[in-house]
Amino acid sequence: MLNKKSIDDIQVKGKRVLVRCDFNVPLIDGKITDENRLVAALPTIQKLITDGGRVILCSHLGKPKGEPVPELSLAPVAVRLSQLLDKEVVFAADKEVVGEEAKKAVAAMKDGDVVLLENTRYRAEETKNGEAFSKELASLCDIFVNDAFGTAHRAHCSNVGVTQFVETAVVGYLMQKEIDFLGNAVNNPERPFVAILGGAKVSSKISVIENLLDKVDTLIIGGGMAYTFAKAKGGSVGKSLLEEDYCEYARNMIQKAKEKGVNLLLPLDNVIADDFSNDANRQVVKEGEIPEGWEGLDIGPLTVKSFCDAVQDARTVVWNGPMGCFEMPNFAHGTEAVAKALAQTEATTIIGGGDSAAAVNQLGYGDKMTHISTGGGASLEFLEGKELPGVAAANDK
Ligand SMILES: Nc1ncnc2c1ncn2[C@@H]1O[C@H](COP(=O)(O)OP(=O)(O)O)[C@@H](O)[C@H]1O
Ligand SMILES: O=C(OP(=O)(O)O)[C@H](O)COP(=O)(O)O
Repeated sequence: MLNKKSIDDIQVKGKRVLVRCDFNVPLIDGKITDENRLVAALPTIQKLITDGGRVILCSHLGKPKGEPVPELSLAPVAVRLSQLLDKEVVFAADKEVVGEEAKKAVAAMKDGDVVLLENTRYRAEETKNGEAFSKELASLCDIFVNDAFGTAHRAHCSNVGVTQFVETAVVGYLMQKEIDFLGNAVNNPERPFVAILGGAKVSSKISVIENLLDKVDTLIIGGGMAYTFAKAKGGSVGKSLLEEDYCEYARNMIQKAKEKGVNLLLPLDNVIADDFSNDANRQVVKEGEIPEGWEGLDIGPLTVKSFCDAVQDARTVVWNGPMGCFEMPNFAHGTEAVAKALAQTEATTIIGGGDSAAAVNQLGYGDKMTHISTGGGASLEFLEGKELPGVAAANDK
């Protein structure tokens, strides 16, 4: 059980409550393509409304790098949240995030009202956990609630720094549920325990591998993660996603897997394209044989079979990161095949990550999974036993 105070341990009536959510949702042309993270945040928000709190929501969206990037505004999230809550969510469209417009919106709040601040990463200090912005956020509230499990592995102003300047800092229901579920599922997992890694955030996730090798029976690596391994094995990867600096690490992990008797499965073949586009020319080539000017955008048929066979008899599967660029139909087959294979197993299946959850939901397998975590990197770091800064910063029970 999580040994942190939660919203059940505090009184919020008449209080300004700043709630850090993870509304980092996939957007295409300003449209939210998966609202798993919005829906997951509702229980906490509804509880605070019912208890008469003045609910000030904040989140990041994408990586605007300290600039007010219009395409990464949280405006569409405010509209959708109003619909989901069936209640007006006032959007403080303030490029300073906590500028005059935001302060005015908060000052006008009555008990049970909801305001959403603009993308916290419009401010450069956010990702640096700077004191000034942390203090600005804290100045808006009497109580801080962290319900952003998906961002809990980050130490930023809006989930860690802010707690230095607010006496009461507790966790919300989503944070509690994720930690309790993931903790139970992997502290003593039914075996065989299989982990599947993919996606595009290679550098921030590849370091998880070492710790997972101490926990799993099989580790499957696909998606953008795999090309660093192919290169490390001396293969050619063309212009595929690659973290050259991690090739040595990848070689060490291949060796470590052998020493630990972990079954490490890497792609045998890839669907490659001559352009990052659904209409690009494409072909299937063996692993490590990607010509210059081409890039791997999905796992190939031999790999699909290898990966799906490997999950057949699993009893616990954790999956973070799509197997390919599933947003493009011509490169969605690998992700779809793995999602279908998981849906057909008897295993405890845990899907982690914004895009992984989106892929599984869009492919229609969402309700077949045991748990769809709202955190990719966060669930991986939790699974490898790391303390999540966003959780550690909350008040102990
Ligand atoms: N081979 C690949 N090349 C480039 N991008 C890829 C590849 N495979 C998957 N991706 C991209 O990975 C992204 C998701 O990665 P990530 O954010 O790590 O997943 P999650 O949000 O589930 O943690 C998707 O947008 C997908 O298009
Ligand atoms: O989407 C997220 O992480 P994930 O892709 O690992 O699930 C979180 O919202 C954190 O976002 P970040 O990786 O831009 O810090």
